[in-house]
Amino acid sequence: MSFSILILDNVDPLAEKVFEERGIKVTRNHNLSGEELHREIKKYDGIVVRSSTTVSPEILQSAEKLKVVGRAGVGVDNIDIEAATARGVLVMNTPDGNTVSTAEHTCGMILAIARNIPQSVQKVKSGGWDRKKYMGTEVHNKTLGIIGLGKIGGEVAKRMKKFGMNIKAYDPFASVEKADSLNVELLELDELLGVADFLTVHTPLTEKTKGLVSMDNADKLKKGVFLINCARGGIYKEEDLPRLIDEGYVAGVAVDAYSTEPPNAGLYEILEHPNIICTPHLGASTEEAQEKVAEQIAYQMSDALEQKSFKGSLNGKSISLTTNKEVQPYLELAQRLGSVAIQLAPEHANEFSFEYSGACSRFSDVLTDSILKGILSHHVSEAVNLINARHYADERGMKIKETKAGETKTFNDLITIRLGEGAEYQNISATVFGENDYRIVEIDGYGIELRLEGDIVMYQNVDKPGMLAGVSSTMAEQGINIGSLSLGRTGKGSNAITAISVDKPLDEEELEPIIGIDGVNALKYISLTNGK
Ligand SMILES: NC(=O)C1=CN([C@@H]2O[C@H](COP(=O)(O)OP(=O)(O)OC[C@H]3O[C@@H](n4cnc5c(N)ncnc54)[C@H](O)[C@@H]3O)[C@@H](O)[C@H]2O)C=CC1
Ligand SMILES: O=C(O)C(=O)COP(=O)(O)O
Repeated sequence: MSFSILILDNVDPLAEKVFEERGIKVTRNHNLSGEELHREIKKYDGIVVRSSTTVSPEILQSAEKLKVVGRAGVGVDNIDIEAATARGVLVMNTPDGNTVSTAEHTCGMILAIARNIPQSVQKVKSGGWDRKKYMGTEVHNKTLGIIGLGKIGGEVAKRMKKFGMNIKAYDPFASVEKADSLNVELLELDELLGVADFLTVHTPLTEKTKGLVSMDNADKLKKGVFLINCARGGIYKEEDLPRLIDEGYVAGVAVDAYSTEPPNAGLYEILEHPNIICTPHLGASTEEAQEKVAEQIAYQMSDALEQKSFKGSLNGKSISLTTNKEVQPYLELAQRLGSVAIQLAPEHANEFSFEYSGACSRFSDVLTDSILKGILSHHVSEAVNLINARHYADERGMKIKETKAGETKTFNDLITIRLGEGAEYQNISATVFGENDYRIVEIDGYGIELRLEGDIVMYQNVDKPGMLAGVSSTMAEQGINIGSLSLGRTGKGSNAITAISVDKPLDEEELEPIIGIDGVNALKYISLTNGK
């Protein structure tokens, strides 16, 4: 069967070469408008993009023959993976082809902002000369704070260490082994903000990383810090950057990625600030990185079209499983339980055991993928799915133990996640009633019955009169409505676990008074509304 591919954006010609060698017909068109793309996409089995083309649900609607979308790069925020999955279209990326280039660009930006290089170049080129104004600062002996110690963050750490910087990082999901091997100290976010002379971000843009630094937490920053963003626009709140500088919190900002690309008029105005330096999303723009990602994506897409391998695919297995009615409820149960487990686990937890009892143990392999998907979706840049979950778990050095138990006495099926000794909650079991009623049924030997959905507050308490009244009145005072609650205890007057589902997401300020109630311990807030 012969396939046809459309290459969009400025993808290196090596991609064409590989496709043609594989007997695949290639058309290249850099600058298609949205409307033209709507018309054109119908003709192709595959498209290759970088970050400039948005592969929206509407575009996918008109893609009658499309089988695969290839991203020659890492971030797939311009591709609607859910819509692609729903249409049975495979999405693949090249996770490490541009890591080194982006790390090098980041290091360049750190040095450029420390020494005012872009501003002083501009001055001299326009016929000026001012050595006093462009006095800089050494990076040697300064602290570099890295938020997101993944592939790029790790490479930046190695390089800036050689410049004599002390490297510290915040990444709740990085293993201590990885940090140790890079000679990087892991800190809490606020601790890092308080010590970093230079702060660089290397995370995806998620609900948790959006606006990670803004006027709201400016007083937590070490005065005169330099901010660098070569990841995604919006991790530092763009609108606040000029004020952060003008009020003395921040000395300068270096930016490569923007919330809107190219920037809109408001954003261009912000970038005019003399202490902000900027490049037009150039992190991955080197010959080497572009050759690597073009070649990798062309091989991967050719293999996928020929059904040989699905390396780099972000949604493949889930497509085939969406049609299997028997596995479906367990997959959802496993994913939700994984999401709960990671929210109950201590930071840097890296060892988990999964136990399957009853009928669901037949599907333990794919259920482990699904639990991992629930766990990893909170932390990983690329979209995690059933195909790539284990790959990411391995990459992060996660230790997974999987056991199958026989029948259970009380439930037809049971999935238990064990978080191990150090955790405040160690064993969490869940089952599915009917087709889609997912429930936690036991925590640490306490019988609990709680729907796995929405927003949940869980705590341990002394079993004495008035505890629940104290918590519910504190919630009521803050306008927090209780949807349902479940109390688990082993006997009268013993310790108890209380799980309360509330009608809206809660923030730290709302949780604080509940944590302060005498007798409430180990309070955890679990949200299954995002990234479940
Ligand atoms: N400027 C450019 O041209 C390029 C930008 N990028 C962007 O750089 C970013 C990082 O890419 P990689 O290092 O390849 O990804 P990665 O997945 O290897 O690393 C991301 C790291 O962020 C951590 N993380 C996730 N949520 C976090 C949070 N809330 N707080 C702290 N850490 C958190 C993860 O645990 C992980 O270690 C991505 O957003 C990617 O799209 C990537 C390539 C080129
Ligand atoms: O790979 C990524 O995530 C990037 O941000 C690089 O984007 P680009 O391919 O240069 O448009």
